[in-house]
Amino acid sequence: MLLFNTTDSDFKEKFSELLGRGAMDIEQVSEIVKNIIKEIQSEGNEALKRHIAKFDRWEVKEDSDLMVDPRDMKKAYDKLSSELRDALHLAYDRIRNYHEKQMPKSWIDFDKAGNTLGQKVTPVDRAGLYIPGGKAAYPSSLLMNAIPAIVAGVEEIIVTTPTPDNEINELLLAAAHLCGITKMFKVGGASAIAAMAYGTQTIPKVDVITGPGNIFVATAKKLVYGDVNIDMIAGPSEIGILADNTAIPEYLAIDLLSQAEHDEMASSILITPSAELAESVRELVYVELAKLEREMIARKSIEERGAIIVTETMEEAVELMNRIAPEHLEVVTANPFDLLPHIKHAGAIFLGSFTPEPIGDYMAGPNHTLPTGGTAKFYSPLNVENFLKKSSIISMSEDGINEIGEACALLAKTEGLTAHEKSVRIRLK
Ligand SMILES: NC(=O)c1ccc[n+]([C@@H]2O[C@H](COP(=O)([O-])OP(=O)(O)OC[C@H]3O[C@@H](n4cnc5c(N)ncnc54)[C@H](O)[C@@H]3O)[C@@H](O)[C@H]2O)c1
Ligand SMILES: N[C@H](CO)Cc1c[nH]c[nH+]1
Ligand SMILES: [Zn+2]
Repeated sequence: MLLFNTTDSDFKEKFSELLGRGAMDIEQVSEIVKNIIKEIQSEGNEALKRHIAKFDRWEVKEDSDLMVDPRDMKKAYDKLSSELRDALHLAYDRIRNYHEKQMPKSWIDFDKAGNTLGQKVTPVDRAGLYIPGGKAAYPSSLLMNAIPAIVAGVEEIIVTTPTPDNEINELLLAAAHLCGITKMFKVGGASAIAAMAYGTQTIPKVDVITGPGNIFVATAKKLVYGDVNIDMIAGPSEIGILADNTAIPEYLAIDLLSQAEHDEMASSILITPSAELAESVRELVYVELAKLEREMIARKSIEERGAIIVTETMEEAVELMNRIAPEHLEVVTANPFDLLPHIKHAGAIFLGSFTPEPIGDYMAGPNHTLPTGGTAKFYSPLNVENFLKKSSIISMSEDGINEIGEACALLAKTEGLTAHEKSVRIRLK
């Protein structure tokens, strides 16, 4: 794990290398992903079957093998232990409550001239949720993607998820049942994204694709954007931590590892003005690493993408973190809320020593599908608006058009659009 200081003579180079990593990776996988998308577009299910055999190691004999039987979802739900069922319901309820607060309303205004102006909010007809499943299954991501779509009122929700060795996770099936999902397809990676973007014989084309995934998934979403809407680029997980010397190093070490264990390409960065804290966290990261079930993945991620930066001041630390714009940002300082006004870019901000990032992954309520690779500078967390669009409502009265019609016709005339001008003028008294 890299540990460096902002006063090092080569700090600028080291920091820009850290920032550039995600972008370089996306460049490299683009070619592979472009080919996968082309094959799905031209061959549909036949290409899907080849990709599943290659990446998920099982043979799709018939098109119907691609579909999960909803009865298996119910069976899995019925078999849950009461503890697990309660945990799933607690997460569902908390996520639902949070997302219900996000629902924008349609509105209509009437003015004195009798004009009506407004905005009508409508859900998309069909949403496609990508639920990752290559290295681990993500029932929590199913809740995080399905619930905002349900709250938004989407009529048809489809799910794609990879099933390595044709094995499907029981909790994922149970979560799907809880969310009322009936259309789930066993395909992952760029193939799943292309299938939902363009449609195949079995998988319907959708209006919006949401959901997180590895670099192949994130790159595919970027490439199909425009032919279909997407939520954001939600790629390999990231954690940034801003901490001062009041932080407990054991907490920070395990929090850094919480994201490293997702993916070899995950990134974990601590920035602190305390050199002492930096040293102890680095030591503890290696101690904890050796105890993890997914040690190999986490070790690669920490060694290749983990970093601890020691700054002169906390202001400098915040400034560097804003440049990184991490997916998750923990602020573990004496008064974390004091720093909040200075934090500009992060997918989700976790404040205080009792707010570990994983509480947001499963239970807190806000969405865990978040922008990565610096895209938190312009993307927001997944939310109900990703499943909605707005139409403007305009109705002019006769008095209303007479009041503003001349000005409108003048602008149209000046643009040289005489049919526009006449369309308005013809209605004026
Ligand atoms: N940003 C977020 O909001 C968020 C949330 C949850 C998870 N995640 C991330 O989701 C990811 C899950 O990754 P995963 O791999 O476990 O599952 P995944 O479902 O994202 O990817 C598995 C699929 O990747 C494809 N693939 C694998 N190797 C390939 C190759 N060499 N060439 C082409 N395609 C290939 C295959 O189709 C495979 O089915 C992790 O990176 C995790 O950090 C991000
Ligand atoms: N931390 C992930 C988002 O980067 C979400 C997740 C799901 N399960 C565990 N973690
Ligand atoms: Zn996580």
